[in-house]
Amino acid sequence: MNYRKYRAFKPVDLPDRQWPDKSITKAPGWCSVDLRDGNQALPVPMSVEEKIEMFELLLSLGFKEIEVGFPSASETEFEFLRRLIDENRIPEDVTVQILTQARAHLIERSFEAIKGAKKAIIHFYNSTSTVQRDVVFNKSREEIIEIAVEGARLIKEIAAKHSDTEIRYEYSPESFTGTELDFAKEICDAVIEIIDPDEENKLIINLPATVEMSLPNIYADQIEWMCRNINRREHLIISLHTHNDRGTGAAASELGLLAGADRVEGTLFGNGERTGNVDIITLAMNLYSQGIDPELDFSDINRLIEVYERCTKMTVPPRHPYAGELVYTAFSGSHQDAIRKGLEKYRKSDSRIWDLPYLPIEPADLQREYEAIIRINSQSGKGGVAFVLEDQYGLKLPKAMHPEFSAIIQRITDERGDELKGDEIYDVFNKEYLTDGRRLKLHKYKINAILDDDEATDVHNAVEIIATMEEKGERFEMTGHGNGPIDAFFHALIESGHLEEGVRLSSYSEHALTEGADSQAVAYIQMVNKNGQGRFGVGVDPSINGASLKALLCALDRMDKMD
Ligand SMILES: CC(=O)SCCNC(=O)CCNC(=O)[C@H](O)C(C)(C)COP(=O)(O)OP(=O)(O)OC[C@H]1O[C@@H](n2cnc3c(N)ncnc32)[C@H](O)[C@@H]1OP(=O)(O)O
Ligand SMILES: CC(C)C(=O)C(=O)O
Repeated sequence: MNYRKYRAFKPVDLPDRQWPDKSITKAPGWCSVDLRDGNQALPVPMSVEEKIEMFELLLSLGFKEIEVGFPSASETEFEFLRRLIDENRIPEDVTVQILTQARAHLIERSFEAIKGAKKAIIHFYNSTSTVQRDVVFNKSREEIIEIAVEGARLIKEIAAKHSDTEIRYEYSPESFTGTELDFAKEICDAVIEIIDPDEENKLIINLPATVEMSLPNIYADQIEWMCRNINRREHLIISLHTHNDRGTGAAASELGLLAGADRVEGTLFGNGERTGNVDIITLAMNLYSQGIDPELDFSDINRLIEVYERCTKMTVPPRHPYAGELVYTAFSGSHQDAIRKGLEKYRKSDSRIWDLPYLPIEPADLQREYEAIIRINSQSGKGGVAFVLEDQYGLKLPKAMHPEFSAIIQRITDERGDELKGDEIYDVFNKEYLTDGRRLKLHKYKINAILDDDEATDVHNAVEIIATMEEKGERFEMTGHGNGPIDAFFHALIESGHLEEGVRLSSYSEHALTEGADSQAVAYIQMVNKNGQGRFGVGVDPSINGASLKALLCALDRMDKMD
């Protein structure tokens, strides 16, 4: 790879730069360029109907400025804008923006396209970079300024004949990032002089990273330099329009805002030329995650993805910030453990401040369900498996049981090399702990309370259990006493010779599985043999006693099968 043919971008001489000490405290003005920059980069540009659907989508997200196209470029673009106007589809508080080169016939056609619109931004541009001046235009600086000035004059002149439309202007020195700053200022100042903006009618000066050529801090320096040096800054709206050639379009826009810009142009999911425009969802959600109102609403992200993918025929990658299918999902054990603990704490806490490990925002804010957060494969740990069972099936496995069940799951995921879905995990749990087929079966049981003052027996504050059991097809009855039903059952098993010596009950927990009259209880019991090896058993039954006895038999069975 011949890196020697490339040159490093020259830094900006701005030793007293201010932007590194600034913070973003409010949303910028947003302008969607999905229907223009996004559309012009599609292999199959959107049809009029698709553009209408995208326009409606953008409105529903809250965009107040939407660049609807380059109406002088094609019939589709022209017809689309005419439909928006003629069918009264543009809300009062929304301004449509159109793009045109600073060329007379294109400007004239653009004005035909906006006829009848209540408000419009006429966005005109010409390329100003050293390379474009040299390669594309073969013109001097003065001649390039002349293109912009001529365009501005013509636009103002024609606009004067469109008194029905409230017109604002936007000028872009296209390829700004490759333009010498003094020349960018000179050409913008020349346009400013013609447009003559004031406090009420500000001119939008858009400073595009048409091609992202440098580190984002250099773009920030360029923006700060322009904000400090351009004429009549107070009558301007400084706008950013970044592309993502180096993969730092979002960073460049954010640093550009620190550097003094007021407005951002971008697209949904960063659609646009080459590597795309800056992704407005990322920028807005970055603000949101800092507790700043983004003034755009992405809460219905799944519908947004559906409409976007259908209209543009592009796909949203699974790792796309905030929106991708996998961005709230943890497969790895330590992440799952931290998320599970974080969620548990958050749900119990009175604080509504979101501060969870690995989840910068609450997935539910974008309608992402918790069940998708923790997914299980061979990289997952015990906490994740327990989370899935609790979250999807209400089974709160005791902590001491997590390693045992997770080892069973891990064996399967290792063998399969694939992900195990929630229902598959539950099937394994069911087969392992809840399916009948035990050595010892419980048919029925009776529990008798033994009163304190019962002189006839030697057992006080206790219960007696009489259970009908079955082993290898043979039924038998056993009786036992204890300080509770489980203890009594345990003793009945010992006394009837069904429990090996030295085995003890090591832990017990239970909870209701469902609520209401037909609720079920679940019990978890751990038994440990004389060598200290233990197994859990689980039982589910309408009664808590029934669940416990089943859990005990399940543990016993699993102890028998222990290798
Ligand atoms: C960075 C951006 O995304 S800018 C927006 C880009 N979007 C588009 O181009 C999509 C729509 N564009 C189009 O459909 C066409 O390019 C049109 C209709 C605008 C123009 O079409 P045409 O005039 O047929 O062809 P083309 O685009 O090749 O024009 C090139 C000519 O325009 C000149 N030109 C390019 N940009 C500008 C400008 N902003 N102002 C004045 N002249 C310009 C070029 O120097 C070239 O001139 P030449 O023919 O004398 O060498
Ligand atoms: C027209 C301009 C703003 C543009 O799309 C770009 O420079 O990328």
